[in-house]
Amino acid sequence: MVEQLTVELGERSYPIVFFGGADAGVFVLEKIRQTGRSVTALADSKVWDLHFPKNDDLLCLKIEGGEASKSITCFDNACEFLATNRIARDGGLIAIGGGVVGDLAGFVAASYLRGIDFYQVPTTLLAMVDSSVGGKTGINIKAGKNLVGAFWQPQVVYICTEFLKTLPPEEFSAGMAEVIKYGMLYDAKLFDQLEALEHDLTWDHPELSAVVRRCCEIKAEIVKADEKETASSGGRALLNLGHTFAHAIENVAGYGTYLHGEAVAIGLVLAAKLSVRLVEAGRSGFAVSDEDVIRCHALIERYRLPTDLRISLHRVAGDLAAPKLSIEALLDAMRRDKKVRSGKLRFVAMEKIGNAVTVDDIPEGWIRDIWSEAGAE
Ligand SMILES: NC(=O)c1ccc[n+]([C@@H]2O[C@H](COP(=O)([O-])OP(=O)(O)OC[C@H]3O[C@@H](n4cnc5c(N)ncnc54)[C@H](O)[C@@H]3O)[C@@H](O)[C@H]2O)c1
Ligand SMILES: O=C(O)C(=O)C[C@@H](O)[C@H](O)[C@H](O)COP(=O)(O)O
Ligand SMILES: [Zn+2]
Repeated sequence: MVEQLTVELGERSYPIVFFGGADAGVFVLEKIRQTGRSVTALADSKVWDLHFPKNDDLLCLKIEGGEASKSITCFDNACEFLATNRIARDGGLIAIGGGVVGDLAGFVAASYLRGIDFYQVPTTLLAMVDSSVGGKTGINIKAGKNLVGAFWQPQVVYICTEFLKTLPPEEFSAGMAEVIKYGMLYDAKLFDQLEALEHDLTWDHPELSAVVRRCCEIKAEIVKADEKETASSGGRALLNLGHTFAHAIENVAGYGTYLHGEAVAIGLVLAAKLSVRLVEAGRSGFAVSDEDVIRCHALIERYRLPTDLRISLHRVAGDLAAPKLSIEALLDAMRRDKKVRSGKLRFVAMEKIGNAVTVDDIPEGWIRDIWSEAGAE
């Protein structure tokens, strides 16, 4: 079974190919080789060992999954690897793994020889529904998440949910945070559908493929309208719902302390609370109720994701407490967010479930209160 969806971006348009069946690794390499191009891979080492044939002679640099690999050191190693192996401008780079390898490989592809073609083969739920689509690539620096990178669209995205069979449950949950995000910011029907499921989504749930596809459709629609996030309001920045909070958490707690999806889960709850404050302040258009916040909270909790900073991470066994984060440090990290304009923080808030907007004029006191309620000190 092979289905396709196009990300419409003029001459940078590309297909997202959805395919099923076992041996996803073999299928995808075969498909890319059929293009006749010489290809090299940057692959998550775990995924390579689990899903790709041992005897394949594809030139491949293996990278550890996890946030620490979205670094200047890994970027440097990957560029040296391509140069040492004399990869030329007509060579293609395949990113095989989760969002970490995808973001890193995409940035390497955008930079090496001033740009070579690349292919996305996402193997986490998060990468399938979000990071492999839309062309945001990059790495983290000490000062902030994703502060260095480029917009560089892939040639093709190959999605097979069969890869998810081996994904640890906490990583599946992390991907669900971005799935829930789409419901909250764009698609109330998707949100209702997720709430109404009798059984939680898992890699082999009969509705998973349709949900993944719907998320890709939403992302493709938003990216088509505002590829490089330059709209003066709304636009691609809406995909950042919860992320002004999430990126600050990731940066201040230390990259990898919270999974990106876990930080997004907390960020979504905080963004919902911010939306209620806008209603209470009488801002026109805002109609989110306490009941809506409870619904978002419940859906996030259902996937065993954290909803505030005090809640121990579900992947941490035992009773290791969540780290204490300082409000000043969090605010400082927020001030380096890429959405800042003329020194002012820009947030994404919900007018109602399924409809988000950008807001620029949020009193700092509100954000301090929200951090404090979430357990920051
Ligand atoms: N570019 C974008 O638009 C965009 C969107 C969302 C998130 N992101 C970025 O994505 C990153 C997070 O990506 P992620 O959550 O996929 O993390 P990840 O790439 O670190 O993968 C998570 C873990 O799962 C393992 N793994 C991957 N696939 C597996 C499989 N099929 N079976 C078993 N194990 C597997 C990895 O080794 C790793 O340990 C963050 O850096 C975030 O900023 C980017
Ligand atoms: O694709 C986008 O645009 C997003 O905002 C998707 C986010 O889920 C993702 O985490 C992205 O990497 C955040 O981008 P950034 O520009 O805020 O670093
Ligand atoms: Zn994200």
